[in-house]
Formats: sequence, C-alpha cells, structure tokens
Amino acid sequence: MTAVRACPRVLVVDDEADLRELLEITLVRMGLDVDSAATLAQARALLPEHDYALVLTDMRLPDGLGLELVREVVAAYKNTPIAVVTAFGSADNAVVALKAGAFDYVSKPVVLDQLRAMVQSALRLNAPAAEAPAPAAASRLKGDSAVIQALRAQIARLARSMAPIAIHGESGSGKELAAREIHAQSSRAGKPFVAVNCGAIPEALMEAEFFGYRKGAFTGAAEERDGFFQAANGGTLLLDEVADLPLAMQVKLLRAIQERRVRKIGATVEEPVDVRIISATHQDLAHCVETGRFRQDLFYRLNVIELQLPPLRERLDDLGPLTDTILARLGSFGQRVVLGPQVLEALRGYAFPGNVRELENILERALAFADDGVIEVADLALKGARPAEGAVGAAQASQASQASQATAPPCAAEPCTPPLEALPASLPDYLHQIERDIIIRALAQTQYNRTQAAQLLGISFRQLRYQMQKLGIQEPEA
Ligand SMILES: Nc1ncnc2c1ncn2[C@@H]1O[C@H](COP(=O)(O)OP(=O)(O)OP(=O)(O)O)[C@@H](O)[C@H]1O
Repeated sequence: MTAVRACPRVLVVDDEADLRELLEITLVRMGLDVDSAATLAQARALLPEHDYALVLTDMRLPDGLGLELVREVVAAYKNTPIAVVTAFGSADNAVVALKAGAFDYVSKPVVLDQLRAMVQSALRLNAPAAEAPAPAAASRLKGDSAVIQALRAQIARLARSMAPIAIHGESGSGKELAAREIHAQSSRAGKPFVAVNCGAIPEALMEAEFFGYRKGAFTGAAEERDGFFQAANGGTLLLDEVADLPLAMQVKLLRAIQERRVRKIGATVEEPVDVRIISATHQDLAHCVETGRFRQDLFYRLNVIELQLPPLRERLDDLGPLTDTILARLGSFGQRVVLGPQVLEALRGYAFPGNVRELENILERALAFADDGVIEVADLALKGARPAEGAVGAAQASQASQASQATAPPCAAEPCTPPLEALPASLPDYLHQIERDIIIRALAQTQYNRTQAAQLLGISFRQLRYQMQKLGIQEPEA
C-alpha cells in the first residue's frame, strides 16, 4: 500500500469574499489544502487544529488587525510562516508586519505570479529533508565575542523570513560574509546569491545591469540580457555599498523592490521577480538621508531589519578563532603555519582599520616572511601598531620611533615627505613616502647594516629587503 502524503495546508484569513476566493482557487491549483477564515476569531479557532504550512492574512479584519495575528503566530507557532496581504499604497504596513516577524507580504491587487512565488518560498521552509537546505553547517562567521554569537543567532532566525536586511559595518568587517550566511541558511540556499557592488557600476549602465535589456534596445545591445534581478531570481540579491546608488536609480530600485517586478530596457511588459534583498554599507545611511543623498522611502524599505557588524578592534575576543580559521586556510596547502608566542598579544594592540580583511592580509604577508611557517611578531609589520605590553616588538617599536625622530642623515635618496598643512594629493603615495623616509633613516643610522636596521624597525630582515625593493631604496655609492 502506498502511503498518502498529506498536502501542505494553508490558512487564508480575509473578510473580502472575492479576494478570499481568488486566493483559495490559486492555492488549490497549486496542489494545496486550504482553510479560510473571515475574522481573527475564526483564524484563532482554526490555528490549533492543523499544522499550517503558511498563514496568509489580510491586514484589516472586522475584529482587529492582521498584525495581531502575526504576533500570535510568530510567538506560538514557530514553524508556521505567516504572510500579510497589504492594501495598495500602504507599504508601511508591510514593513511593520515584517518587523513583527511576518515571513513576507503581497500587495493588493494581488499579482498571482508573486503570490505563487511567495507561497513556494514558504513551503520550502518546512520542506522534507531532500528539498530543504542542507542542515546548517557550522557558520562561516567565526568569532567568540558576545556580539558575533548574538549575530549568528539573529541570522539563524532571520534566514526564515523574507524581510529585507540592512547590514552596517566598516569595510572588511564581514558584511558580505554575513549576507552569504543568511542566504546559505535560508530556504533559498539552492538558488543564486548575487552580490552587486553598487559603487562600481557606471551610472549610465545601471539600469541595464540591474534590470537587463532586450536585443536592439540600444546601440550595442546585440543580444537580450538578464539583469541582476533576473539572475538572482528565487535567491538573494546583495546591494553592497548601497549608499553609492545615484538618486535616479534609487527610485527605480524602490519600485522594483516594492512591486517585485522589473522591466528590461526595451521591453513592453514587466516580469515578476522573487528576490530577497539584503543591503550593506560602511556609510551612515541615516546621515545620507538627512543630507539628501539617499531617499528616505528606499532607506525605510531596505532597513526593515538592521544588523550591525562592529569593527574588529571592538571585539578582540574574535581574534583567536579568526586567526585559527585563517591559519587553517593558509596551512591547507600542506605548509606548516603556526603563531609564535605573543603574536596574538601583539595583534590585540593593533587597531585593524581594515578589519578582518586586513587581519587576513597581515597573516598572509607575514607567512611569506616567516621562517619555517612560524609567524613571529616582527613578521606582522603592523603599521602604527601599539604592541601590547610585553610583546616582543615593543622595544623595537620604540627604538624605531626614536629613529624616525632623529635628524635626517645624509643619504643617497633624501627624504622628502610633504608638509602636512597641505593635504596630500594621494594618500597611498604620501604613506609610501613616509615609509621610505623612515626606512632610509634607520638604514643611515645603522650605516646601512640591514640586519640592525630591521631590528630597529621591528621587522624581519626579509621584510626590510622586500620593502627596500618595493620602495626603490638603494644603498648609496661608497
Ligand atoms: N567573522 C568572520 N569569520 C571568518 N571570516 C571573516 C569574518 N568576517 C570577515 N571575514 C573575512 O574577511 C574578509 C572580508 O569580509 P567581507 O568581504 O564580508 O567584508 P565587508 O564588510 O563586506 O567588506 P567591504 O565593505 O570592503 O565590502 C572576507 O575574506 C571574509 O571571509
């Protein structure tokens, strides 16, 4: 005898008979069982009776607000996603419902394609193992700090909903990784994750890049092409550096996000898209709104749920797990990679303006200089570091700073750091010049004994040789 598997069951809550009927018919045609309620009271009576795969509720009901039902279902039926139907032009209601934990929303008049896409996403949440996302592997977001632990828990919760998420944090702090983690833990894991750096697309190409174009839509459009929205369909679209979007594009994006439809350049019809939006920025987006650089309506739309990634210097407890992860990766090519004593202490004294990405770079570069895979404090070459007390490099660093204050010695290449009253035209060039200046002073002070100069500067001999080569420093002719 074949076991009959029950169809997933959906509860529709709406007092408008016509709309309720349209929803019911659509859901039944999708192969679902449907129960209907016209009031909150009826819905409350039905909820304990079945294990609903989805509750779909109107926002205004004769005996109360759909929002109340959202709160009740979120609190009492953790495995039942609830979505809301919002009236046209009341996008704010959708945002409020999403903040309260609603899984998703559809706007009236209901576009059936959107409804079906939303229902399918909801069904995937509690799908049997074969269709469900792989059991949550260990999070790739490493760290022991309370804030990262809380973030991991938040991500696990948020992954179930469709609510737009805005991730804030300095460059290199892990915003994209967090977005990928949300996607990986969601029912969309098997679908594309598309990350777009909004600051890197020329303004003239933006619309084509986001929405695609039809063949012949403009000179050079030799073939029809999908945009980011179509590429991410069914999955997640990360709008990275979202503050860099030009205002004209912000209007178009807002429309696409609200209506979940896009129109290719040159097309006459719009196409539905089912995309979860995550945005990220290192800028203060609220301030951008105040100064008129960012539209308030889009800000409001994107910031339904906010996640904050604090800078690495404010969560030093993460250094251990992060260095372990990075060293494991570096060592995965068969090379021995270990940290010398006091390296972690030295790292704790560093400010990491480039956050985790900088930590990765520091360790990677240090490994190139390390003897036999053992990274020592001197290999780290922490710029402007304040090594922690007792760290090996401390004495050398203080010597180095004394050396840098010494009067400029006669030298083949005269130091020529520009005065600081004028801002440098190029920061990297200016910093190179300072680095060059300091190395030349240390060399001069040690009569070009490179071993001693390296000690004075708190870096390894090989690092000094590398820097001299890079900065074009040569020994003066005898
Ligand atoms: N908590 C973490 N655990 C493991 N790796 C991390 C963590 N945070 C960041 N990383 C790594 O650091 C690097 C930078 O992270 P990511 O690209 O996510 O930063 P970002 O904030 O998006 O940077 P940007 O603003 O410059 O785009 C990546 O290689 C990422 O894998």
